[in-house]
Amino acid sequence: MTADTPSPALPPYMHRRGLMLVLSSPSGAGKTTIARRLLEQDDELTMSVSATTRAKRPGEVAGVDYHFTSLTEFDLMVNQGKLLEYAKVFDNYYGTPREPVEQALAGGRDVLFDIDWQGTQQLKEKARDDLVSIFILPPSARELERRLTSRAQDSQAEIAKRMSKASNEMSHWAEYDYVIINNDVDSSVAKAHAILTAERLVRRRQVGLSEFVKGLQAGV
Ligand SMILES: Nc1ncnc2c1ncn2[C@@H]1O[C@H](COP(=O)(O)OP(=O)(O)OP(=O)(O)O)[C@@H](O)[C@H]1O
Ligand SMILES: Nc1nc2c(ncn2[C@@H]2O[C@H](COP(=O)(O)O)[C@@H](O)[C@H]2O)c(=O)[nH]1
Repeated sequence: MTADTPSPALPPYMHRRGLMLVLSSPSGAGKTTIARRLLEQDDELTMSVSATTRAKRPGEVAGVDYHFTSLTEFDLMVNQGKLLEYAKVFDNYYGTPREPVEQALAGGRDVLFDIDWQGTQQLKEKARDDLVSIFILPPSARELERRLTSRAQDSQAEIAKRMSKASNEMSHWAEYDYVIINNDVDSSVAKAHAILTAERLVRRRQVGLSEFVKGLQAGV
């Protein structure tokens, strides 16, 4: 085949099983920043938009950053089984709506989650084979506090609360498949994307490989 001959398309029975890519970290380490950049770079990745009872921050958009709900609405979602996982984090409830995730995965798309360790444990129990988890660490405690402060979206009391919970959150780092120390954003995004690329190539995620190889063997 010459350089300008197009490669033959793969057979239609070959497709990829979607995966669930989870980012967790202490608040302020950089999950949202990394998630946004990954979504910009990768068309096959869809963000799971969580429901939360927390108040909207300045600049946040309902339905994009979160589905902002009352406690009553959140309880209803829980009771109707509409959440794949949920947890209380910093005195508010957060949860993952089930339907959009199931639809995306069924369509062969990958889903990105920005959730805490409690949610990750619940997803792991339900779908271990489809889950890839990354824990993001800040380069130092001082830098974590600086990031929370410079984000300028939470009160001093809220920042103090998040700093006081950071140690407990970080104690779960070893439950994750991968760890990235988020010093430089570009480098962290590149690392997260490399993980995603490699995990997509895991054998069990490539449906139809056996038939494909049989076809190759028959043709040689
Ligand atoms: N590598 C980095 N270097 C410097 N600043 C960063 C880096 N990564 C993120 N930031 C900044 O740190 C602040 C917190 O980041 P971000 O909101 O992404 O954290 P988060 O982990 O999603 O927090 P939360 O759990 O509270 O949602 C933001 O102002 C962001 O721009
Ligand atoms: N278990 C879940 N945790 C979630 C979900 N959505 C967000 N989060 C986590 O909450 C904290 C605080 O978020 P913030 O936006 O108020 O700063 C952070 O650790 C998120 O990862 C969810 O659906 N389930």
